Formats: sequence, structure tokens, C-alpha cells
Amino acid sequence: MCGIVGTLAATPVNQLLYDALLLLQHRGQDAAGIVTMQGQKCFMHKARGMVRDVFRTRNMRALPGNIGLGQVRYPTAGNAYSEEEAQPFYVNAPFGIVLVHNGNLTNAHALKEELFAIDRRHINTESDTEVLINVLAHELEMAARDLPLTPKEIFAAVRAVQKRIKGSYAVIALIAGQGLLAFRDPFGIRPLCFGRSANGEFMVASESVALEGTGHQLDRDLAPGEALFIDHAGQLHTEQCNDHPSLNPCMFEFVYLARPDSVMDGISVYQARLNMGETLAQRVISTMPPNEIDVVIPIPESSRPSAMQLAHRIGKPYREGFVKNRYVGRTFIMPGQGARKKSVRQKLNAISVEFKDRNVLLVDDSIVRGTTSKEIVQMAREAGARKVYLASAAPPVRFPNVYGIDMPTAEELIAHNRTVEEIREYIGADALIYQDVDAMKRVVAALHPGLAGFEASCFDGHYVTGDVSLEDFATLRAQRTSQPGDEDADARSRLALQSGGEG
Ligand SMILES: O=P(O)(O)OC[C@H]1O[C@H](OP(=O)(O)OP(=O)(O)O)[C@H](O)[C@@H]1O
Ligand SMILES: NC(=O)CC[C@H](N)C(=O)O
Ligand SMILES: [Mg+2]
Repeated sequence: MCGIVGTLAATPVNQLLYDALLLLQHRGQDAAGIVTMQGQKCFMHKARGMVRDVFRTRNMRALPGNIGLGQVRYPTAGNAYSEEEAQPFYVNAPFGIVLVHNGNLTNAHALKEELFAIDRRHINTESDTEVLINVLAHELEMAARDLPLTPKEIFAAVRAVQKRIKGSYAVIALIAGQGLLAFRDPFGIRPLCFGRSANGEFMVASESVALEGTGHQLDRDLAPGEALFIDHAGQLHTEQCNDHPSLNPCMFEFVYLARPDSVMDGISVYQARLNMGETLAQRVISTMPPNEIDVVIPIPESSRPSAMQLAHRIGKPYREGFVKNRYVGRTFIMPGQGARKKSVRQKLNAISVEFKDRNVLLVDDSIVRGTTSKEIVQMAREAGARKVYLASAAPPVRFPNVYGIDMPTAEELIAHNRTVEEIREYIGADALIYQDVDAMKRVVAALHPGLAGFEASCFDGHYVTGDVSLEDFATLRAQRTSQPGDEDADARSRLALQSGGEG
């Protein structure tokens, strides 16, 4: 789940893109990049790091032009440590294209070979986004006749792209001298919305919060499979480019990834989290007498709405027992377990008075590798808690994710092949209560009657695109367990395949 944004305005867009990327920073902390265009020329700056560190004044000055796009990266394919895989990507032919991508292509490895053998295109990194831009470039070349490109030709190219690429993708691209293109995968797994400012400036972004925070009003989400093209005159064209679109947004966006003040596919993320708190409260009530709980304490940041609603429902006080160091980023989206583990204690500190001699119910939005919960339960005990109960607003995370959340192997998941009792023991809590998967789907779906379902594979093992092969699992797993500077991902991928594929 990276954060992507694109904009077309009547004045320079460099600051606008920077501001939008800051609003999307929670979606990717590893690298950031912006491209602007003036006439036919592209100006790019990208590097590893957070937005504030990547863009200095001199970099901002070197980004002229009234049209541009940007990305904050959370690496979920390819190599997390490679500067070259920071986005945007650029290809010079045809026309000059730059592109940003949120999601994961599950067939990137096969496409890479196909691109070389048939389309004569060389891919120089492990990034699935480099594959994607080359597929788009090839299909645009096939569809285009004369300049300027027509929306019809562009949408024909997107249609052809959608036939070749598999997995999840929300994409924004600029075609030099032509305009801004955006499209979304036919299952609507990754989010993408657009809106306008009062003076007609246009913005497309991963989350509505990026629009609102930069003075734009949300128009609507792109439909699954739909493409949008804004030509240089600012004229908006849209077209459905898929014959079988169906809306299955990623459940993990509602659980953790998105900001609570965003509205995605018509669903308020905040309301979804409140609803999860409500059903979690019912589980708590049916598991243990609420009288055994003195206080409900959220594990900051993402669990707050669910914890608040849970406390309200069981009639117990909601208190802030942990203070978050606001200068430490999100732990879960850091690459590498070492960094994640170290930063939990740097990030959260307990306020002893809220724990001393009390039975506390800690609430988190999710338990993935168990890194946070294990530390936090220990910290609650050290702060003097009598009993430490833990509740998770999401069900157990048992299956790897291939659509843009960095959990490529089952073994790293604390709930994989473990019973709830075994997980409780590992974490060291006195009781562990999980959300029910069907209840979660029901209460979030209730906020949008038009949903086909959810991409909730990490909870239920069902992969909505229906075409993820053992080889796809193995390739991703090999890539994502590679170390900095490790050139041997392909060899490991073959080994993993021989030894049985899926995590
Ligand atoms: O079981 P784990 O592997 O530890 O992963 C789950 C934890 O990671 C996330 O927090 P994070 O610190 O990333 O962000 P937040 O501040 O938005 O809650 C999430 O909210 C859980 O607390
Ligand atoms: N999480 C994402 O959207 C990542 C995009 C792309 N697969 C990358 O790893 O750079
Ligand atoms: Mg958290």
C-alpha cells in the first residue's frame, strides 16, 4: 500500500504534490518521489527516506511545471533497499511516460520474461512497477496512431494492459505532452479517488485525505477496472476498461493501512473501525465477564476508534495508557523484523498510573507478527497491571498477502499454524480475544451495499483474483526475504519453488 498522487493545475504543482505526499506518508515510509512536466520535459527527484528528508528546497525548485505525480513507497515487491526501485518510474518510448503504482503484480516474473522475449524490452530491477510501466508503454505504442493521442487510443491501451497484468494495482501515469492517466484493477483491491479544487484544479490520489488536505473536494472513487484521462486542456475522460469489474476492496485498508479520516469506496474508515469495535465488544462480553476488566487501553495509533467503541459498549472507562513518540514511524510497514522490534519500545511508553493494580484490556487493530503485542503486554506488566487481557479488532492473520501488504510468508505470521491459546501463551497475555472474520466483513460491508466482497486473503485464505499460482507465492517470498544488495532473488525463487511453493 504505497501512497500515490497526480495533479494538473493552472500553476506549478511541486508544492501541492509535496503536501499531498505528506498527507499520504502513513502509506509508505521508505522512499518518496515526484515528477513534474513542463512542455515535453520531465523533472524527477526520488530517493529513499521520508518526504521531509527526500525533498530539500533545492530539489523542490528543480520541479517546475503544472502537471505532475508522486509516490511514497512501502516496498512489497522487489527489493526494499534499492534506491532504483523508488518510484516514479520513467520510460522514454513511446512519447515519454512516468508512472507510480500502488499494489503488487502477481505475474511480474512471467511478464518480465515475456517483455524481453516478445516485446524486446529490458527490465533492469526487481520492481513489479518497472514491469508495469513497460507493459503500458508497449500497449500505448500498439494503440497509438497520430499525435495527439485520443482518449479512445489510451483506453484501448489500458484495456490491453489489464488483460496482461494480474494482481492489484492503482496507477497514475503522465504521458509527455498528452496528459494524465489513472486506472484501477478490475477487482478494486487498491484504492484510488479523484476530486477538484474550487478553481478547477484536478487531483487523483490513494486516499480522500490527500484531496481534502490540499483544498480539493472528493468527487468519487475510480470504479474497479475504470480508467481516467485528463488531457492538457483539463478535459476529463473516463471509461470502464474491463468486461467483468467487481468491487472487492482490501480489508486491511479498513483495519490498519488507511487514515481514519479517509473515505474509501464510500466507506468511512473511521466508521468501519467503530463498527469493528462494536462486534469485538460482543466477543469480549461472550468470552469473559466485563466486571473482570477495570479499564480499556488502546495500543496507539490505529486501534483507537475500535477501542473507544468497545469500551463504550462494555461500559468500562477508556484511558490512554501508552504515549506514542510522534517522531517514530509506523512499525508494521518498516522493512525487516529487527527494525520493527526495536522501534516498539522507542515508540510507545506506558503511563504507570493507568496500569497499577488494575485488570487492563489492551486493544489493538491487528496482531500480525506479534511484535507489538508481545512487547506491550510485557510493558503493561512492568507498569504494575494485575491482569493483562488483549483484544484484536481484526481476526487472526494466518495467510500471506500478495496484493501489496508486506506479509509474503505464512511462517512470519504469529497466527499461522497456532491456536488462539498458543498465540496467547506466546504473547504472554492472561486472555486473548480475536474479532470474528464473518462479523468483521458484515459490519464493514453494511457501510456500502454495492460491494461484491472484500480482498481479505490474509484472514480467510481466499485470493480474490483467483489466479495466484504457487510460483507467484514463491517468487514474492524469495524477493522479500532477500537482504540489501542481494542479487540472487531469482535463484532463491527457483529453490523455493522446488521445495513446495506457498509459504
Ligand atoms: O503484530 P505486529 O507485527 O506488531 O503488527 C501489528 C501492529 O503494527 C501496527 O502498528 P504500527 O506501529 O505499524 O502503526 P500505528 O501507529 O498506526 O498503530 C498495527 O497497528 C499493530 O499495532
Ligand atoms: N505497496 C505498494 O503499493 C508497493 C508498490 C510496488 N509493488 C513496490 O514494491 O514498489
Ligand atoms: Mg499499531
